[in-house]
Amino acid sequence: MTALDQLRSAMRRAGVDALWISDPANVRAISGFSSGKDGKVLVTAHGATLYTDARYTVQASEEATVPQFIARPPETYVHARDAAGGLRVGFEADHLTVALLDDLRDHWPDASLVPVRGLVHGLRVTKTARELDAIRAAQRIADAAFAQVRPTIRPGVTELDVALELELAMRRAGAQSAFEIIVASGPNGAKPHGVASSRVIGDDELVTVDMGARVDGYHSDMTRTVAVGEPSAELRRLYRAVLEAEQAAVAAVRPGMRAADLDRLARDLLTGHGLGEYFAHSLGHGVGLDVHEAPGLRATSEEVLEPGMVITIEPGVYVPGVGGVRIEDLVLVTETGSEVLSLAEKEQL
Ligand SMILES: CSCC[C@H](N)C(=O)N1CCC[C@H]1C(=O)N[C@@H](C)C(=O)O
Repeated sequence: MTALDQLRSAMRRAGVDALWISDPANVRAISGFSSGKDGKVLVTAHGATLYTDARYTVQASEEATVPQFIARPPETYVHARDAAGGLRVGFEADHLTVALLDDLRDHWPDASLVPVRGLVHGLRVTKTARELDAIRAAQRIADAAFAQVRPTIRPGVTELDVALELELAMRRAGAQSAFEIIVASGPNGAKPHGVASSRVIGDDELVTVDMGARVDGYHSDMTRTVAVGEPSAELRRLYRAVLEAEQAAVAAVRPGMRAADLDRLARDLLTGHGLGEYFAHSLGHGVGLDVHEAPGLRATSEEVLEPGMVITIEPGVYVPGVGGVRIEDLVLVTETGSEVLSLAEKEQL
């Protein structure tokens, strides 16, 4: 069954006759068009059209697997009215802005617009062989960049120096950076999303590096915390506790496992070390066309792991004024358990 066939089944279950796709990663997933932020797709029971503008005429004709209509709004909406008129048309409630919904209402007065969630995301949650190849390639590039740059992480260099070298290494290898690289040294380690700053890395510190590559639109995501000099006994205690939680959660990954239980396992271990209150985010998330996608590995998640999902396992502790530790692996859920895709070395402290 093609992705479009699967989507149409999901549309029927959701009670809509057509779907207006505006989330860039979903546009790409359904049409193949790689500049999803400048595209929309209308899917009906018998057709699908990619809408984009004249900057992309050639690119869209090369990439898209569905017919294209090249125009800008409002011409786009006028064209789509022929297919959408009189139908129950789903729109992506977690993406379409209120202003753009108003535009659709104005141009399709006889369509009934229905908010839907997760229809395309549901198709993206397990990866095809082709998608896995791209994610593996992205992770290989990130692993190699980390191995190349790790020796340069030492006192006197700035966080930005490290981030720049990592980005350069990934670009040279043919990938892009998956997101703004996090290099958080010393007390900055207490900021889970602390992007690289001009702070100079000092002696006896921990440095958290969270990085990923993007290949053919697919992301990787990995974190290593490294020691510079001889970090204090307390910092090493934090490190060992996070490593224990990370390794235990990775070892527990298998199909049928509830995402919420995996989060609980890591959280309970950290709580046992008196560090539960410092674990300030979820255990992990799915990775694919978006860095953060389903399944969410958090306490409130209803999701259950399935073969073909690619997830992160990334416990961390963040102690204000002291610093922090995060260790993250990229993990494929297999038929029998899991395969760790991120192979960059971890410190033993
Ligand atoms: C800017 S993309 C960040 C990538 C990173 N590996 C990551 O996913 N992080 C860093 C710390 C927490 C975690 C995150 O953002 N988790 C989200 C899903 C959450 O809401 O917990």
